[in-house]
Amino acid sequence: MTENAFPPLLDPATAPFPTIAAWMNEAAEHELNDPTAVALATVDSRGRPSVRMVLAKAVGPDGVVFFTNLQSRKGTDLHGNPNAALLWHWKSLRRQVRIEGRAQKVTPAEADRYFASRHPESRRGALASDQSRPMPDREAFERRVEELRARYGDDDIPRPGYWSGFRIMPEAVELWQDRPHRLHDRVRWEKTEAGWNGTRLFP
Ligand SMILES: Cc1cc2nc3c(=O)[nH]c(=O)nc-3n(C[C@H](O)[C@H](O)[C@H](O)COP(=O)(O)O)c2cc1C
Ligand SMILES: Cc1ncc(COP(=O)(O)O)c(C=O)c1O
Repeated sequence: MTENAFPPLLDPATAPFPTIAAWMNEAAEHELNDPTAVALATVDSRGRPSVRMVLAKAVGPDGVVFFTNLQSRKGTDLHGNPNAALLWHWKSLRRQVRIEGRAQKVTPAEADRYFASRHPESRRGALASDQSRPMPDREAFERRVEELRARYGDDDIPRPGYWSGFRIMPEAVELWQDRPHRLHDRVRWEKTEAGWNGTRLFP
């Protein structure tokens, strides 16, 4: 029971991101689907929380990046209140990572670059979907995708201005590793001017 699951606790310059990167690599090998999938919690202008999954496209001390429709609930929440919380849970590894921080929109150039890397049908879908607003029927949505297929070649589907990304800038991070009989390892780091300050927490 003495093994330290978090050796980088001792390095305030980089902790806890090397461990997160290693866990992400293990998740990529072990998880059945979408190892980067993360629950994103936001709050609206009345302080009401909501949570949904997104795919993290980058994870590091410089931020956690995901892409979405800015007019969706998460988009309007983050526009009004940039505070966000993220949670990964890898069941196959019995690990949890929590990150809290503030959201910034990615630059148009970054959104363009990522948009261009997506499958053409996913790009058409982003144009066709009024994400999170009522859809009269599935056929209307599919008709829009069909029209876009006729209108644009695969290489010139434009990124709509309402589709972009956010970068959550980490201010607090917690790693949780399962240990037998709920005697888990938990460490929470807070970002300070001197670096990442880690504290062990009771499980
Ligand atoms: C595994 C998984 C990954 C998802 N990734 C994204 C994503 O990266 N971006 C996105 O806009 N929606 C993604 N979704 C859909 C969202 O969970 C959600 O249904 C949608 O974005 C609308 O959320 P909102 O109304 O809270 O904004 C994903 C769903 C799942 C289950
Ligand atoms: C609506 C929506 N947008 C974006 C994504 C992110 O996936 P990708 O950009 O890899 O297609 C997802 C993934 O499920 C999604 O459902």
